[in-house]
Amino acid sequence: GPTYDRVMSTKVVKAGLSNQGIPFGFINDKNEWVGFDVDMAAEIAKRLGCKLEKVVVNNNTRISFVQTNPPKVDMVLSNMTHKRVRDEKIDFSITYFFDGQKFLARKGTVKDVADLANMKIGSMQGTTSIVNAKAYLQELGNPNPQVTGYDGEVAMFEALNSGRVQAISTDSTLLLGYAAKVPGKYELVGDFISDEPYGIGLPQDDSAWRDAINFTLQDIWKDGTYKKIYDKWFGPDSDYPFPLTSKIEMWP
Ligand SMILES: NC(=O)CC[C@H](N)C(=O)O
Repeated sequence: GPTYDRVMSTKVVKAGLSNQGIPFGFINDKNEWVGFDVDMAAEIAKRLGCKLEKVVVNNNTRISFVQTNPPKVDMVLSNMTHKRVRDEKIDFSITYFFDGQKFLARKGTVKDVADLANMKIGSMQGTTSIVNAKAYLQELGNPNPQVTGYDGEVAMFEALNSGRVQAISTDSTLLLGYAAKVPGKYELVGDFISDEPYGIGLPQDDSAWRDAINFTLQDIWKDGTYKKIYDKWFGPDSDYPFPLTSKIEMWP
């Protein structure tokens, strides 16, 4: 298809990446754009023999940037869950990361998960978190839960920090990434409320391109590179105190 042909002839691959998803794509203290998704994108580009061009996407643009004709980016790695509704608009690679959603609150403020039902909750527009959090709080017994959808991770975390909401919900890794900025202040509450398998977003109907990405992901997995990148961001020596949330054994 056209994306495969263009990437292979120009030797440039454009990747849509988040700049506020800690630790997937974010700006670190040294003002560098880093993260698990950034490393994965760089590794894929290298193996395709291409130069990587990084483009910022947010939760509201990450799908449209691969949907336009021609696409603004050739692949999107932005902690994006592979959902059927999204797959109607774009294609996805095989799953390259597994997470699930939880709630994050100030330490000691949620004694019982049921307390969440009547709290002000923050989530994000353009993500699965807004839908999942509402559904979960309804299950807990509040037919009209107060869930606000913020513009992105920074705005959502700021709402929690300033006390405008009492808890926030999204993928557990993102919650822990932000919580790590203020050690000891916040904690995850309750169990996973959803499954969030991440896929790389790709332009629709370009099977040569999708195959190239899928086989490259398998190669990255098979030779141990995936484990190295994974450990750098999520392992015991990383800057983030992650419990193993990702089902790293997902591929044989
Ligand atoms: N920032 C996010 O999008 C996290 C939520 C979830 N992974 C999603 O794709 O919607």
